[in-house]
Amino acid sequence: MITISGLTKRYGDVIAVDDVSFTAAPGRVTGFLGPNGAGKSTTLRILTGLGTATSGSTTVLGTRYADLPNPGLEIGVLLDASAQHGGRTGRETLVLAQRTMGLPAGRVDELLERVGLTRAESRRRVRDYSLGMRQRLGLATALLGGPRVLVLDEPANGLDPAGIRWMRDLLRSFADDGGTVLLSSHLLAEIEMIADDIVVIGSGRVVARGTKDELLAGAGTLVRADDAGALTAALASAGHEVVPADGAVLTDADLATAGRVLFAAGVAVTELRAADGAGLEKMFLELTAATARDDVAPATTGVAA
Ligand SMILES: Nc1ncnc2c1ncn2[C@@H]1O[C@H](COP(=O)(O)OP(=O)(O)OP(=O)(O)O)[C@@H](O)[C@H]1O
Repeated sequence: MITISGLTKRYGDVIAVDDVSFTAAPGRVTGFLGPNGAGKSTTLRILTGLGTATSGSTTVLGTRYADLPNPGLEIGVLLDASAQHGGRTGRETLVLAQRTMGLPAGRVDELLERVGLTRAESRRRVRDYSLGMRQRLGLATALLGGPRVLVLDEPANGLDPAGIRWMRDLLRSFADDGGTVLLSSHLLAEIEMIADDIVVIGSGRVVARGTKDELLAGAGTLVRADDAGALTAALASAGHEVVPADGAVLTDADLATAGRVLFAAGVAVTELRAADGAGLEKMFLELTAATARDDVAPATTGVAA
């Protein structure tokens, strides 16, 4: 279990993280989704003891990271795969981590196999690794201590589609064994593929959170009418979010609500259907772009994990 409570981080006048609260539950893969600069890395760095909060708190398995006696045994962390020492081989990297954690020898080969690095690859220097290989090595290091919690910042970066599928399967089995996974990404498609629960952050604030199914279902409704102005006005005045989409509009109202609102407003509708995955993508982009402009209030949909 990971808990983030009222977390705020300021850098001078910049509020990188603004009163962020959510939990990542055991047995679930929680995706932390937001555009560049949204505050994901800052949150994960504070969670893993690499930064300090201005206010609020974070815990791993109920304990502050700084108070964990041997953190690598509780929480596996991969924040920046390219930060690994280039002069060491992959194997040396793992052996060093194993010694630092005081683990018995023998786990290294097991982990290399688990992340799909061959013996020959493990003997090459990390500076000669592709980004995808570095991600695999970083994941091996994170898993070495047998932690029950994994925190990964953009772990799919550099992985090809087969690599992303491989990682999804690895994280799935980790969570199915009761582990907690929190991973960040700025790509909705990636999060959609891997996560059970999703927390969306924009401009330092949580703008949506819930299970993936809820958020997909909550992707809303696509509506088209000859009088697009009347359509938009009717939905907006009923308190619904309205986003233009190729001549139609996407709204966060569900199908029945949108139909009722538009019927009551006397708007002749020419198309009314549940928004598909592309709609969610569009809504994510609009939502985060709008948040970046600071002209919308943060909204919470779905349930807290
Ligand atoms: N050390 C720092 N000093 C000043 N501002 C910072 C610092 N670190 C981060 N920021 C700012 O805080 C905000 C959040 O940055 P953060 O790296 O957490 O975002 P992110 O969601 O991880 O983005 P990305 O997807 O690009 O990694 C940004 O506006 C960033 O410029």
